[in-house]
Amino acid sequence: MIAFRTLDDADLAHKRVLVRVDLNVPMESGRVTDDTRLRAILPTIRAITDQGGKAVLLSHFGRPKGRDASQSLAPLAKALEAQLGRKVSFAEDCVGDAAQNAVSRLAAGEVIVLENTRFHAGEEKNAPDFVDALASLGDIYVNDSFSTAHRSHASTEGLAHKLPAYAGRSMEGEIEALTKALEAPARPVLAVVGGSKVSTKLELLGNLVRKVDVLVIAGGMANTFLAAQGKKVGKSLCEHDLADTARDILKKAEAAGCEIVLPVDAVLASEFRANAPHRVAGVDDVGENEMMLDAGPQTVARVEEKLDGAKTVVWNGPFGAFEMAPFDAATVTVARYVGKLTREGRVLSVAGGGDTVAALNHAGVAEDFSYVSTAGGAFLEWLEGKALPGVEALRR
Ligand SMILES: Nc1ncnc2c1ncn2[C@@H]1O[C@H](COP(=O)(O)OP(=O)(O)O)[C@@H](O)[C@H]1O
Ligand SMILES: O=C(OP(=O)(O)O)[C@H](O)COP(=O)(O)O
Repeated sequence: MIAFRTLDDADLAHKRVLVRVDLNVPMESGRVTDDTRLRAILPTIRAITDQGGKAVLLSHFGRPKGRDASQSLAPLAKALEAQLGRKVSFAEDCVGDAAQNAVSRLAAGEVIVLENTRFHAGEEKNAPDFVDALASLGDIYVNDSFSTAHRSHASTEGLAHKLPAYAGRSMEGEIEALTKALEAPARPVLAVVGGSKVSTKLELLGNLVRKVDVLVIAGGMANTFLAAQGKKVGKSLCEHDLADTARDILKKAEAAGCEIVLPVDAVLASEFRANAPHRVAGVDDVGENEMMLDAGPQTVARVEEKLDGAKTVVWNGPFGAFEMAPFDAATVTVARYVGKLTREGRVLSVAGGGDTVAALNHAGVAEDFSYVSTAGGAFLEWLEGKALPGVEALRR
């Protein structure tokens, strides 16, 4: 039983409902390339507008340092309008006069997106004055963003202590589905952790190795481990400062009996662009100017062999820069393999993360997975057994 209030407990009519959503979706040249997170929040927005509430949507986008027009939520308000099939207005700030005026003009049943919360330093600091400024725009608070529940920010955590707080439909659904799928997973459990958010996801691997039997470290994440083992990684995405943390994780894995699988080969290029000239080489043979932009075929074969022995597969973070051909090959091949194992009833598979879901859709296999979560980092922290601040703050 989930111990928090949901929309079913809220009186929404004529209320200004501050809703934390996750509009941090994959985009290219101003266009949304994967709309999974937009579709996920439609039931909550409709529940509010159907009951005559005013939906005031809060979200971050990217990791801006201050106001940055390239990380505006304005295009997302348009994209959401198309999904929702009704007008979605936009305010050029999430606090202050621009926000106050725009919210005060809203009629019952209307929807507005406020500008990127991370344009203000108070968001990530969870600063009390910024929380108060946001809270003044709403009568009640709904958190419908499981994918940011691991962040203790003003819009994800602080507001829940200021206003009557409720879980949105997507938040409820995510926790229920993940609990059902992974509360008592069939073993062996294999986790794949890849992608590019190395600094924010690396540390949690130390706990994850106690929960899973095999950990495949992939994508940009793997490069930090390879460098920590003394390999030359050239210009690859790598957090050299985290070498000690990476070595510590390898030790913890050994102590916990968790098998670590690292890449043995990679697709290398000197330019970060689609169809850049590339070559396949072992991870000991990376040139000074080269980047590992995808896992190589030997690594993929090794991962498939490990997948054959697994009963449960959890996955966050692609194997390579999958947005650019041909560096999508490993991610697509492994995604299709997990999809096939799932269809055949050989594994239960759960994948999550903004870009991971985009990658599964790109591979055409999202439907084949047992469950696809909107969340990446939050999903991994949940799996690690950590209390998520955004969820904890909602508890009755
Ligand atoms: N070897 C690599 N070099 C550079 N970028 C990579 C590499 N592998 C994966 N990526 C990038 O990682 C990003 C996704 O990582 P992340 O944000 O952690 O995943 P998610 O959004 O699913 O949680 C993608 O944009 C992809 O291009
Ligand atoms: O995209 C997100 O997470 P994900 O990359 O783990 O899927 C969330 O919007 C959180 O973003 P953040 O990691 O910048 O706090």
